[in-house]
Amino acid sequence: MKFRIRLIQMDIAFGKPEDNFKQVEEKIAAACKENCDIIVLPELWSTGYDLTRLLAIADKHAKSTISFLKELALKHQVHIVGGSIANNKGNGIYNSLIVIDKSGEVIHEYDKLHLFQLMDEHLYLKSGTSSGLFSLENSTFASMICYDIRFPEWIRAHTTKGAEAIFVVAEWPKPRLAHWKSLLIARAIENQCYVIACNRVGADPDNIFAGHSMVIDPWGEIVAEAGEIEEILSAAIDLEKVTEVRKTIPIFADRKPEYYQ
Ligand SMILES: O=C(O)CCC(=O)C(=O)O
Repeated sequence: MKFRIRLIQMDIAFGKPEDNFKQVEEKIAAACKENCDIIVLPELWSTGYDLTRLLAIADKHAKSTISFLKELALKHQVHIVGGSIANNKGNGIYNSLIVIDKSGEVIHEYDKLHLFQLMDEHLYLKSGTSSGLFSLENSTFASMICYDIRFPEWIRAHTTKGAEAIFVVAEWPKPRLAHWKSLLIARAIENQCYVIACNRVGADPDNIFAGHSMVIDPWGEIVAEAGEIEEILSAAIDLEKVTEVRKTIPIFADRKPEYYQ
């Protein structure tokens, strides 16, 4: 199965959901000028890390985000890996990734599991309990949010259940750009899967962000990589390549999980 993918590497207006909705609408329209199957947005694209104001600006039960992305998915006939948003579920605010297919259905929701203490996430957000696994056009994918890529066992829990490509949405800071690249490439090689990683650019009051959104193939080769300014990154993936690499070096058959605990 082949997919044409566009990653929306964007700056985010700090704490201004309306401005960000507007720019996402324009950027998705621009990305869809040429045929594409899947759009990917970055982490917390509607609010940024305006954590102290989240109670006021988080989307209640993701309702506005879902109706906004649904409309765009239908209009452009495209699947949307809707980055993540601050989602007020009543019992707390979650960092939720939502996937909407081109018929406008919400097919997946994943709440970030690992909260990043260095950026105070644990003080304002609740940790999720859901799986990142989802199915789209009969293919199996996984969704991850930013810090999650530092937990290889979490990603492995998804590739052992069949994930052939992993979507990573992020607000990864520039001082750790080298970690971003190395971790993404390592996750692709060790899981023999595509890694499709969409980061933001620009700055907020506390951080400068790295950009360098990337698509990496199951052999660990970089298929496409963005720079450090706003960009719509295009890449094509072919899941047949996952099958080939997994046949060449059959790590899933060779695992000895009984010794790993
Ligand atoms: O792990 C890192 O260095 C960055 C993680 C991060 O920025 C996040 O999870 O939002």
